[in-house]
Amino acid sequence: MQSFLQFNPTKLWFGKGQIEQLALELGTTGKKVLLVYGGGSIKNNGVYEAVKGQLDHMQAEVFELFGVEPNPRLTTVKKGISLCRERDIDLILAVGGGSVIDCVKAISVGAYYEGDVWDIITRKAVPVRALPFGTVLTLAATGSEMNNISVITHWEKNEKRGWSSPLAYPAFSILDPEYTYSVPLDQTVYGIVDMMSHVLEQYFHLTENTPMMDRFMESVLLTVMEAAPKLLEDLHSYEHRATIMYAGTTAFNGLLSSGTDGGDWASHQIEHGLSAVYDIPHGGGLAIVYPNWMKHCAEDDPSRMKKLALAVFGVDPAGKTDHEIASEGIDALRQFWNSLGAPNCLADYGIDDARLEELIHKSFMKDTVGNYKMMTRDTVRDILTRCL
Ligand SMILES: NC(=O)c1ccc[n+]([C@@H]2O[C@H](COP(=O)([O-])OP(=O)(O)OC[C@H]3O[C@@H](n4cnc5c(N)ncnc54)[C@H](O)[C@@H]3O)[C@@H](O)[C@H]2O)c1
Repeated sequence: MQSFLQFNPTKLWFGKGQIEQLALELGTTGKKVLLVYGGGSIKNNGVYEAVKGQLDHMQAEVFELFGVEPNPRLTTVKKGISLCRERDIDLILAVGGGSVIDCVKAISVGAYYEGDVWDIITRKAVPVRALPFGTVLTLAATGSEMNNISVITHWEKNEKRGWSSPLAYPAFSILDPEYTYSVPLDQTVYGIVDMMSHVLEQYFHLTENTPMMDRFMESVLLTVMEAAPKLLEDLHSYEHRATIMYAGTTAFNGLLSSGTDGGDWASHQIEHGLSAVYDIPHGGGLAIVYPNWMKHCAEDDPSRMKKLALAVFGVDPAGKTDHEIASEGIDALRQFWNSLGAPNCLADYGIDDARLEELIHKSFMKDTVGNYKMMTRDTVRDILTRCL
């Protein structure tokens, strides 16, 4: 195990009716709040009224930025920055899924940055000050509600870039599982794939002697795999929405990578290239890329895939080679995702190899891709070709 600092400043309010804590989090009356949300689902499921009720109770002066895109765009971030400056905003409130939260993170640091906020997103500039922000989560998937990461798309350049900063943790996040009842089946599935992928990215690390972390991760995967099919049978089950919601947060709030090298993350970079070019849902892209990344890596060294196959997928090792055990585990992961309705290959999105070289190029937005296995353009080409 490596030495580590465990630090997460986000205050998490979890459970039914926790929206009442919003007034407490606002602290003083009369604050100027920028309320940020997406396509308007919060206006149909009662979340908007609940949030507005709290803001009105605290006599907040509310300004709105709505229409944040899934895969949020730089242009929307810039609109938010202008609003914060023009209106002298005290606090930003993100109400939505990962896209809205990520957008707010970029607005929060961009509001105090003199230059182009894309400099921060592309890691050319380091933010030194940020507007405080909180979140009301409406979709279980990314963990953005309790981490300091944000992913923003520059649509004109077809670039989707992840960035992070110690300033980008939400001050508070309110998680009411009932707020996720209205998430449609397909988005629920994408969220489940996304949170499982986050665990897997961290599972494939190179650090020795990490039994606590490995079992934490196996536990999150087993819990999600137990709850997910039941949830899909009943999208209004509080019990299963709650389990999945907390799993999504735990999957990517720093806990699982404590003491490890942080894991691999090549599949995420490859997927960011895919959704930057084709604007497909992040979870859908991961369902296609992840098993193919695993198959590719298992050819060199199947040890970690074998461990996963035995601990999580219950593969019977009798009479099998390590490669066979690993391969059965990877097939079981793919089958599990497909059984939920996640896509299997790029053809499911009508994507062929016409822009393959561009996708490879877009995967290398950072200097290095991967850690468990360092990727080259040829290895990414092999993985993407398997995805077709
Ligand atoms: N910051 C991170 O740590 C992190 C991690 C992984 C992915 N991401 C990024 O987050 C984005 C994806 O976020 P996401 O998966 O949370 O999805 P999302 O926020 O893009 O939302 C997906 C869709 O669901 C709708 N929706 C949200 N809540 C709803 C509700 N309660 N009822 C009905 N519809 C609802 C949204 O309007 C949207 O159309 C991608 O850009 C991805 O790259 C960020």
